[in-house]
Amino acid sequence: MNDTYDLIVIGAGSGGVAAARRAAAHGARVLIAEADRVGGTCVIRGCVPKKLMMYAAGYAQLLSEAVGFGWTGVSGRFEMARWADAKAHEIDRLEAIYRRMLADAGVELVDGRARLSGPGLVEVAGRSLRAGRVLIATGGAPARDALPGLELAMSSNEVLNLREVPASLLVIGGGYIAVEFASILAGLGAQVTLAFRDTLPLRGFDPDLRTRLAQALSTRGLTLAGGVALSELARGSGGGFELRRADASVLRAEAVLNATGRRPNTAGLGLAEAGVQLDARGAVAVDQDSCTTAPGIWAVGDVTNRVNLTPVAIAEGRAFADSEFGRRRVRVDHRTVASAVFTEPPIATVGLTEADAAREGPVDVYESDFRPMKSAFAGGAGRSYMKLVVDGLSDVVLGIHMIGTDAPEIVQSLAVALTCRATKADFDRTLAVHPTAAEEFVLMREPVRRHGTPPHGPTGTAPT
Ligand SMILES: Cc1cc2nc3c(=O)[nH]c(=O)nc-3n(C[C@H](O)[C@H](O)[C@H](O)COP(=O)(O)OP(=O)(O)OC[C@H]3O[C@@H](n4cnc5c(N)ncnc54)[C@H](O)[C@@H]3O)c2cc1C
Ligand SMILES: NC(=O)c1ccc[n+]([C@@H]2O[C@H](COP(=O)([O-])OP(=O)(O)OC[C@H]3O[C@@H](n4cnc5c(N)ncnc54)[C@H](O)[C@@H]3O)[C@@H](O)[C@H]2O)c1
Repeated sequence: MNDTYDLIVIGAGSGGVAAARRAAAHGARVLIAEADRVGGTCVIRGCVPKKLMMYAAGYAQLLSEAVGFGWTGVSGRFEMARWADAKAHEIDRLEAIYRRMLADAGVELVDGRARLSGPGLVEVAGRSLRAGRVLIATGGAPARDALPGLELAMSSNEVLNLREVPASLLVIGGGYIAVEFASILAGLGAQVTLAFRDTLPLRGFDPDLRTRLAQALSTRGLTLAGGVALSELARGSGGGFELRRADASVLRAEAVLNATGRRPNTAGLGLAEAGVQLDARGAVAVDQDSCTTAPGIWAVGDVTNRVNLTPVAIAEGRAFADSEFGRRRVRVDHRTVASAVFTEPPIATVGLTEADAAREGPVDVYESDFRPMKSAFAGGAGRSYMKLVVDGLSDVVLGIHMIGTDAPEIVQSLAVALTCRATKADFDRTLAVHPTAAEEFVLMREPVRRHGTPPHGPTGTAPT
């Protein structure tokens, strides 16, 4: 067997698979090594099973709303083991598709843990391979070192394999994974406590979204235990777990989820010996073209800890492959990446927050806060909130933020407008689709706030 390749990719997750297929499409001879299941975090233990669990949880609200719409006899009991079996079947199906896509692209797949053994040299499954280029796409894994005792807790990996809903769940952390699973497990019937250090969950998101999410989760019956540093997790004397906090308070639950962040998978890869340096946070250090500090070695996705999202890993993988094998230099713009948080209600956002935009120059802010027709009719408390952050000088829309039903779907579409540098005037001359929630984004007439003053002074009204 000829063990020399144009490209060896280590890790068959979102970034690695995208890079391997694109490089092969450009005619490269490509091998990809995977230590676990093909598809990586997103498909096997991340976005996909999480979203399937979110859909399951969403039926609780739909069933209760149905009553408000005149349905009778609507009831049910969630059997998590049935969901778990169906989810396992779906993940098997998706993994098989990923394997087939690699084979169809002509990429050789090796099941095994790979390591670098010298410049352009990779060892995997007892083979010593040589490559013109090596791509590290090994992703990340749950961090367990934020406080003592976290090794006792489940991570997102184990939560996604639960076969029963715990009666009570303590979620440690206030980021994406913490709020999503807190929201989902509460929807499935668990009594959820969310313990985090900051005063609000989701640091980095627009404060108007963070406040409304906290309110909505509290209204749904979750306990938000924020604003206190966390000291230690321990087993409770009568079973379950105890989370001790810096103010000497103790939070208790039957089950506990550690959602205190993720760490890049860099151990055992032979990186130091190969001259690949890590940054201060333990991620593979790369430049804008995903080049590491070692010639001939690139890295993409979560292992580089830039923006840890699937579409970003895919874009970085394809940009690398196009640049190195397609003779077309492509770079990923990490500044305006859209993202969603799949809570109930969900959040979605693209572009600058109001505060970040205001630091750069004059800004007009438009808002809409309303009870959506569906939830209002059914007697629900749900509200939707939308915000446009607009450049006070050029009228270009800089940020789009929403919390409310369908926010991820709505903001995905509007992200195209933001990418095209649409102005507020473009939004204003777009006719509404009625009746929808999304139409509010083209019906905001007057700014609710202005930051800074444009050179000619405030105009008073928004362009029509
Ligand atoms: C619970 C959860 C929910 C998420 N939800 C979303 C979401 O809704 N939307 C979103 O955009 N992002 C989401 N993410 C983030 C997303 O999953 C990651 O950003 C994405 O998977 C990163 O892709 P990657 O290719 O960098 O790494 P990964 O997908 O993690 O792939 C890395 C692969 O490398 C393999 N590997 C590691 N070391 C070796 C080795 N030495 N040899 C061979 N193989 C190796 C691993 O087994 C793995 O398969 C979520 C993450 C989690 C944990
Ligand atoms: N919907 C999505 O797109 C989605 C969903 C899940 C994950 N992700 C990606 O995965 C990444 C990882 O998610 P995550 O939630 O694990 O990480 P995160 O960085 O978003 O959140 C980690 C949380 O843990 C807290 N924390 C850390 N150390 C702590 C300590 N000592 N005491 C108390 N709290 C502590 C942080 O304050 C933060 O709230 C995300 O940043 C995101 O990029 C995306």
